Amino acid sequence: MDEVEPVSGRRTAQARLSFLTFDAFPVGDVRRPVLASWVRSRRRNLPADRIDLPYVADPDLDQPLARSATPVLRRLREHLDGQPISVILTERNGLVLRRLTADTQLSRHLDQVHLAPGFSYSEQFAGTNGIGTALERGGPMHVFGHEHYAEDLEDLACAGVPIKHPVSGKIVGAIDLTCWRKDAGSLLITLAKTTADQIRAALMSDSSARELELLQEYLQAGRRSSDMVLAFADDLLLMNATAKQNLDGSDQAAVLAHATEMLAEARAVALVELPSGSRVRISCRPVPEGARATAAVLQVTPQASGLDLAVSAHRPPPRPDLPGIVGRSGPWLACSREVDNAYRSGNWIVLSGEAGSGKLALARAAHRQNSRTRSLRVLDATDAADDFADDVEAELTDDIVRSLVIRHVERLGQIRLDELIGALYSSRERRLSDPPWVALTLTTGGSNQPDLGELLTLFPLTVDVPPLRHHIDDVRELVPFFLSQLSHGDLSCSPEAMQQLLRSAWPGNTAELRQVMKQIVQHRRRTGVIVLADLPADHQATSRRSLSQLEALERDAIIRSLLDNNGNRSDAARALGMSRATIYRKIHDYGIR
Ligand SMILES: Nc1ncnc2c1ncn2[C@@H]1O[C@H](COP(=O)(O)OP(=O)(O)OP(=O)(O)O)[C@@H](O)[C@H]1O
Repeated sequence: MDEVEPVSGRRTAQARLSFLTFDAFPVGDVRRPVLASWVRSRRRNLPADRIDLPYVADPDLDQPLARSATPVLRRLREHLDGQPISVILTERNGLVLRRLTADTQLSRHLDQVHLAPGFSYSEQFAGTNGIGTALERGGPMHVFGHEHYAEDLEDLACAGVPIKHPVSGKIVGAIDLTCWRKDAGSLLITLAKTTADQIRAALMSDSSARELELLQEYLQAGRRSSDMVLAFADDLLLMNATAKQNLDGSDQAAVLAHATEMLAEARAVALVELPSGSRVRISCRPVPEGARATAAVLQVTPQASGLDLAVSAHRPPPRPDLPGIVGRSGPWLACSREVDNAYRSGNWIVLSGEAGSGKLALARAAHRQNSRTRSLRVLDATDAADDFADDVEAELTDDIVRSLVIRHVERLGQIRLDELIGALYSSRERRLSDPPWVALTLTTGGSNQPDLGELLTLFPLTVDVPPLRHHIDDVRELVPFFLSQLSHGDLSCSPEAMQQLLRSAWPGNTAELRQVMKQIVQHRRRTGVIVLADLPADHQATSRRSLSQLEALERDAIIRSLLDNNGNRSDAARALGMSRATIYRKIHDYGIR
């Protein structure tokens, strides 16, 4: 939709005026994403006749995005060679980090409208604009002349594209190209997209190098000491077996919270008491040394007597956070807390993850935890009929409904998706005083991944539900939980069978585990102890050892890189910063086919 050529400037100018004075205007005179953004800007009570933006004096340029993007931006400016186009890099909150302009007249104008380093062009401050609106929608956006909400921007055209981190997939910033309205053309957005891709590639190679350094430091620290050793970066957490055995989810979270503070304050050592009651000494070494690092290697040493930790291993397990949900591993607890917090604060969310990973189960549990008297409804977008949006609206305007889950939104075609957006907007307006909670589930990994850009403007938070192999320890709790559901508590699992279940990769996730338990109960054994021979053949066959969390992450990174590089092993190895020999060995070790 954002690719569509803008309607004539005169008609858009007239429509904007009518919109601001609450008069009617022909709907076709404004592109839909622009209109949606005007509505948001008006709801935020932004002034249309002036620009009033927050300012920070020294935006942080010593951060991965700015470092990786700078050479790309310089090259682009050289290519633009004196043309009146400005290249702008922002953080994910719209704060302008860099602006490169070769034209003095344009530069002067951008200073006047504060499109300069230190100012935030987030939509919540600047109204409809290429940077803020692209970030708000999570996709490319160009905004021409009178489509801007603030009249000071009417002489400009901006093409903004969010930059997604190549590993985490999260938006880390935006690139924007701005020129005079009269010079604008559709190539602007193409160039912005190419630049965003180049920055992404630069982030990838820089972050592979950084992560490799972290991994080396972590392995060295582990070799030197028998203590608990952890390493963390933005989206990465590594820990040795001692840390895994001795720190439960809450203690891990506490250690990481302390370490983040220590990094920020450049403190090397801290003595802290963990939620379990254990007292530990944390020593924190930033990687790379000395810089304003966001990654570090931690060594955690028990204080007082070693008994503290032995005792903590036997204390009662922490209460599961949500009813009907089991699993106490760090990634699972963090995710279920995020869902629960979103419910409590009324934020609509997208639950994104592989098939069967527990997205619906989490949404149901958050509802059960927080609403005892009112209903939860679940609609499935699979084979949505013509009246799907009507069904959504009917549920949302029914007072008894407190929560609605719409499953499998990835299966909606563009038309149904547009109708759904309309239904969500209109029902939200109609229940302003008592808004229901809405969660979408998005199953990743299939071939059909639609552009949900505009839908996501209604859902400020996306929670990534981890695949089971990333919280494999939870199998120990899930198995007895499913067995008690399915066999009424008369069946348990032998240690050998459990070891085997812990070794499986579970491509179908928790749903597959439940299905395997169901098969056993129905066809093998209703009471007694499950032994190896009771497991289905494909879960008996593997002779591989169980993978640690780090190994599972590494295996997934290799698979992703192979897919991204059409199966070419040399390219996949290069993208990961590995040698060819290493990737061949790992492909063999992990049994990747
Ligand atoms: N942590 C958990 N504790 C207990 N049961 C779980 C847990 N996670 C998932 N389940 C169960 O596993 C099964 C699959 O979960 P669910 O239906 O929520 O997956 P999903 O991610 O929504 O799947 P899909 O992507 O196929 O829609 C369900 O029976 C659910 O109750």
